Amino acid sequence: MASSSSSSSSCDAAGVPFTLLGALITAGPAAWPACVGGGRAFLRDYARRGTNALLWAGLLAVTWILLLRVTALLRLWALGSRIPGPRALLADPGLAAVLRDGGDITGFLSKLHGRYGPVVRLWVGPSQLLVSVIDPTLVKEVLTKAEDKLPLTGRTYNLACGKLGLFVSLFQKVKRTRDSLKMFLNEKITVGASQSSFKIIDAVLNRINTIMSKDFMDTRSFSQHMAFNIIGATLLGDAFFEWSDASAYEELLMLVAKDGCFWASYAIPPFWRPSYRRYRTLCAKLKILTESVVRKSRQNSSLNHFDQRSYLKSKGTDPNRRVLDNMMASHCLHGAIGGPLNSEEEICGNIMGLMLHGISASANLIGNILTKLVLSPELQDQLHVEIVSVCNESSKLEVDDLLRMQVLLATVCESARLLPAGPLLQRCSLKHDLKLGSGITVPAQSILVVPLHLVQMDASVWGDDADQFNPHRFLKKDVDLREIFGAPKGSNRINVFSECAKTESFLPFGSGSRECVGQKFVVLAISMLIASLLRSYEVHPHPSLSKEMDTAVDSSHLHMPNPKIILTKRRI
Ligand code: HEM
Repeated sequence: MASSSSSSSSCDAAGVPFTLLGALITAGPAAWPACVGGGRAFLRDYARRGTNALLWAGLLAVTWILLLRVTALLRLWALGSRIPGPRALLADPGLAAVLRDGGDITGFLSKLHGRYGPVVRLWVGPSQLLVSVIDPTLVKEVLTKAEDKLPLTGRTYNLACGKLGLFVSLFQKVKRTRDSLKMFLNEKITVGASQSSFKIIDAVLNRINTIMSKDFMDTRSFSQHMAFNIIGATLLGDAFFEWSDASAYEELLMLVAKDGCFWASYAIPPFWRPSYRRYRTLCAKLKILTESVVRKSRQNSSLNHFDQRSYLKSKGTDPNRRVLDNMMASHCLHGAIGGPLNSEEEICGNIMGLMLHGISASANLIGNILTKLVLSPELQDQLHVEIVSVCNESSKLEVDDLLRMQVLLATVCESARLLPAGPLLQRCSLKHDLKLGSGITVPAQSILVVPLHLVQMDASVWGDDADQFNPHRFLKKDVDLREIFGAPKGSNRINVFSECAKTESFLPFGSGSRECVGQKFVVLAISMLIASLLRSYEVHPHPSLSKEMDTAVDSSHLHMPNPKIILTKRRI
């Protein structure tokens, strides 16, 4: 541009082409006025003009993006400030302190709800809003309307498992696999189906004898081992029990589960840090082991192919409906979640994701129940009487028997109510604002949380004994556990109470669009485990624990996260 302006005034610029195309269709530099300086000078001038144009386009694009961002931010601040909550704008100092020190988030939110009401907003940062909800009706609305999970959840699972069609942020991406998995798990608990005797539990209990050779066990590792075997055998079939690498796999899974969320919280993976690279190596090993057991289980299930076809024929099912066939008859999960659209990588990812989630959540629940049994010999006796009265000495436990063990089912539900697997249910609506019936609009991308302890121990819903362990609240006239767990398998939600507030306040497995797919299955599987265990063993506290319990005034209130226990065989 500058060079053209310095050209002599006598130069006839009109004879010089302006664009590259113009230069190509003229007769060439020979035909241009001499003052232009030939083809090279033209190209230099042309490049300068092109660069200027690109810089202007870039500047306009960046300005446009910044304008969009600023508008979105102003909108977020405007909508956010209409929701009740503390004044802090950049980041709430109280919340920052709780998050930094790993403090009591429930206690912190409880104080805020006491002050601002059932919906409270907090600023996590200048562009990140957290909204906590405790009112049962609003909780139901939020969990139904907000279909997405936080991007951090998706990143955590992706980092550990690679590509997968469950647990990722966007609901659209998980919908299909959720539906298939639901049918697969429901088939496992159908009364009268070929798999209903939970032979998995027999195999798991056989392992207890090996474990019993030790003097005592700590509840956490015992529960984790039981959960690992139940979930592993359910997802992978009999191949799981013949698998020589199972112990190594269990250890690896727990290591990967421990650090996943921490590493996923980095916006850019810190690949320069040796500890991160070590974590990635563990994930890669886990993936290789998963691939090997999936192959093994696939070989086993193709051996069972003949049985499956005759089973389907006897049910009058069209053998060409591939996905459904597999779900109904397969003994291992890849048949259900491995439809023609799923890649091998995604099937392994789904299995790893289910193992990570299912094992840690189930181990937590099994551990809580065992702790209660240790602390309350009366409850243990009551359950033993019920188990023995339902099944005669020689019979194998069936799902139908379990449905008659109302106190046992109530004990599992009450343990899940009092000690949920995590303190918060989390959701977000990534693309759309969420308009709640109460007139509140939660802007898109806000973090929505439901503090489980506050909701599940709300005295106005559960009564004055809301924070006490009382399985009998599930044995009221308006609750029929047999009907709930034995109901036709359209939905797998455990709708325990006829009273709306209680139904919406019983959320150990979440609710709405992203509720737990494994809830009915896992309550029955854990009930089966506890029934089989108590039928043959008594659970005692380790002597060191007995001393602690003797000195406590009321043992049912003791906080014992991981008591040592001893199992002694019952005399028949
Ligand atoms: C005691 C054991 C378990 C507990 C306490 C538990 C709890 C939960 C919770 C709280 C959620 C989130 C719900 C929400 O946001 O509304 C969830 C989701 C889920 N759970 Fe479980 N769960 C357990 C066992 C299992 C098992 C055994 C399986 C399957 C084998 C399973 C499969 C799933 C799936 C697929 C999801 C939803 C994932 C998604 O939508 O992306 N869970 N679970």
